[in-house]
Amino acid sequence: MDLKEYIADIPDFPEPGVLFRDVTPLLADKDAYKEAIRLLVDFAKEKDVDVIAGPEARGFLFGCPVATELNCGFVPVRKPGKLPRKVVTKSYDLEYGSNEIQMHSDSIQPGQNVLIVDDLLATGGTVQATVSLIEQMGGNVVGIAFLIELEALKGRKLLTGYDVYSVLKY
Ligand SMILES: O=P(O)(O)OC[C@H]1O[C@H](OP(=O)(O)OP(=O)(O)O)[C@H](O)[C@@H]1O
Ligand SMILES: Nc1ncnc2[nH]cnc12
Repeated sequence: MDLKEYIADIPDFPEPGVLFRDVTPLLADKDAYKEAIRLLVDFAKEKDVDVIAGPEARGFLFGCPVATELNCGFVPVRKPGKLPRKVVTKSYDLEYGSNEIQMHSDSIQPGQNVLIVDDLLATGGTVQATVSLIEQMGGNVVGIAFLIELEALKGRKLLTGYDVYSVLKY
């Protein structure tokens, strides 16, 4: 099955010059969604994963099903002001704008093996910030998996030394 048929291309969203890769048609199709999760799980099951971390919001849509398939937990990486307890915070740049992400400061235990799952790798800023928070808490990043990689934006360059997998490359 060609999963690219389930990604909608939206020019100039959310701002002029950005070609937005919309995963909502894939999520809406039970077979395409299942196949996407199966491919992410195939990568993940080769790792000794204790917990999956996924950035808000679209990272939840792919990270949580992979976590239940792997029989491990899920830790949310959230936009500022959403988590109720003590947090660790990191700033990062996006293809459009900049932001901060937060994790609960006790969400990763020292020595835990963490797999990061997100829908899309663009500049790499979100995932680089996520790696930084996980390592600050003493976690080992054993892999990073995306549904989509936008190769022209060279996000992989920020992730040198990590095992990075993407299902679909553009
Ligand atoms: O590689 P980068 O340049 O960091 O970009 C990729 C990130 O951008 C998008 O999230 P966004 O912050 O738009 O949030 P959303 O999932 O809540 O829509 C996407 O889901 C990735 O997390
Ligand atoms: N081009 C893009 N399409 C969808 N999500 C994105 N996040 C960052 N860049 C994106």
